Amino acid sequence: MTAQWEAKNKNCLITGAASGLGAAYAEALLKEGAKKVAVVDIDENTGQNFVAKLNETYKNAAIFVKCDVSKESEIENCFKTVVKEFGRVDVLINNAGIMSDLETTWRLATDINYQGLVSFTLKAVKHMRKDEGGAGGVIVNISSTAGLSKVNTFPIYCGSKAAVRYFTQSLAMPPFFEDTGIRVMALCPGATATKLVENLDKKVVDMKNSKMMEELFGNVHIQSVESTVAVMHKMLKDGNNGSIWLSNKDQPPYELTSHIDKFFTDVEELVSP
Ligand SMILES: NC(=O)C1=CN([C@@H]2O[C@H](COP(=O)(O)OP(=O)(O)OC[C@H]3O[C@@H](n4cnc5c(N)ncnc54)[C@H](O)[C@@H]3O)[C@@H](O)[C@H]2O)C=CC1
Ligand SMILES: CCCCCC(=O)/C=C/[C@H]1C=CC(=O)[C@@H]1CCCCCCC(=O)O
Repeated sequence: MTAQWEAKNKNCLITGAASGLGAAYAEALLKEGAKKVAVVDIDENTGQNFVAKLNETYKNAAIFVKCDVSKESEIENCFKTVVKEFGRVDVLINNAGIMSDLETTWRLATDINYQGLVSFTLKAVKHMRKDEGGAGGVIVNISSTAGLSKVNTFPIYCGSKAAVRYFTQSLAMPPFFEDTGIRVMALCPGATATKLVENLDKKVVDMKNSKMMEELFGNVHIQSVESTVAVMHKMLKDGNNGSIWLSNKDQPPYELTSHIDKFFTDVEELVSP
């Protein structure tokens, strides 16, 4: 069903793609033959420079669209712009995300990590769905190992990433793929070497206790960006609708779907009406 998927000739939209993991997904897709990539980000300067660099190698294949994914009106304009420029969007990677569990920023962080992702997903589903004249497609939502674990110092980030995973699996339930021809999947990276993992002590709830901070962040394996790009490549190529993938500690792609489905089966027995 999905074995033939390839990046060649695909039009892609990636949020938070001016830098970090999003930029690496953009470059990898172009390298694999994607036709167009829309680099969507709040950071115009970095985004424009990155797109100029991409276009030196991949002639006019990249465009930059400024968008704050916490703002509905900007998402609407952005999606319309990309559809107008490309004609069709085949791949959406909902990657924009921040970790900021502070009293003053948690609401914004939740808007970026979850609400913005939901909004882009709904627009892409409407655009891509085969039963309403679309061409089908792939949507990858970026969760985290934080969406699979309990961490008391960044509970809001964990909650937003778990919400991404639940949203993705719920949306994907049959007959979603049969109706739409869209695969919607989630990727859960562990700590990866980007700006996001810098100064983590300033992004979490209460790290006054330096011993606790040392215990939490002291011996963490920070994996390479390339390891996560490899998992993205694998799931785009072979991942089934509704599948959940782990990219952790520089290990090869690992599919988590059966583990999570087991949890669902156990709990659903208790909660079913
Ligand atoms: N680096 C890590 O250890 C992990 C990262 N992730 C997730 O991967 C995704 C990418 O993270 P990184 O590349 O590591 O982060 P990063 O901080 O290096 O890059 C994030 C990008 O998102 C953009 N961005 C921030 N707020 C935005 C907004 N309101 N609207 C549009 N763009 C915005 C930034 O300008 C930046 O280009 C995030 O969703 C993050 O939660 C998940 C697990 C681990
Ligand atoms: C227990 C906290 C370890 C913190 C590790 C770190 O450096 C931060 C990584 C996070 C930054 C963005 C993410 O999405 C990463 C998720 C870390 C989740 C940690 C889950 C730990 C566990 O397996 O219990």
